[in-house]
Amino acid sequence: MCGLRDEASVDLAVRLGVDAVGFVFADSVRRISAEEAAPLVRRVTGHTVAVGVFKGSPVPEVIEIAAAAGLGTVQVHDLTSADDVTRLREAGLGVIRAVVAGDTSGDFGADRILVDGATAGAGVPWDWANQRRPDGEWILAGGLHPGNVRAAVDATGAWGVDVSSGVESSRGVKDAALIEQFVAAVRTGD
Ligand SMILES: O=C(O)c1ccccc1NCC(=O)[C@H](O)[C@H](O)COP(=O)(O)O
Repeated sequence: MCGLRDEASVDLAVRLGVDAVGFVFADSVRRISAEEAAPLVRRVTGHTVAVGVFKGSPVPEVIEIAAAAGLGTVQVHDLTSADDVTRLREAGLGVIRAVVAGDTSGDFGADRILVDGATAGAGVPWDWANQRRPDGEWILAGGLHPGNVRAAVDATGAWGVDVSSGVESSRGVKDAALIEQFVAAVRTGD
């Protein structure tokens, strides 16, 4: 679950046992600073992992912000090489490589690959059923919401899902009821 910026949403996601919550450090309506993220990251406990989300930051800046916010995992939308992944790993970070649907360049050795729509965080789905998808365990993102997530998983066989816009009442504002509905929809049929 991506783009969290308030305590109540973080606490709810943790209580519901979502696998990961994302804090956006890229240019976005959801952007927060490392200083704002740090106390939220400290609320992430148990099974849930806190993830820093980056686009447009050079690798040293990703490492610096992750350290300042207390993050152990990063999701990066513009990694250009396996060498970038190695540098992040050497800094002790778990790495999710985010790619746009149709990109066949692979995971660059990252821990996971996330396949997103053309514009991250825009709430626009891609052609899940017909577009080429990665092998192995991958994460589906882009335009998911409580009403389509189960069908999307069934159509693609995705290992995991990520959502931002689909659990918001208005752009950048998370909605508790939608978060609960999304998690329930994902778990239906598990
Ligand atoms: O959420 C953003 O605004 C964002 C901006 C720049 C880079 C990444 C961003 N979000 C990354 C995510 O993982 C989103 O959850 C993913 O793109 C899906 O978003 P949505 O289609 O809104 O569910």
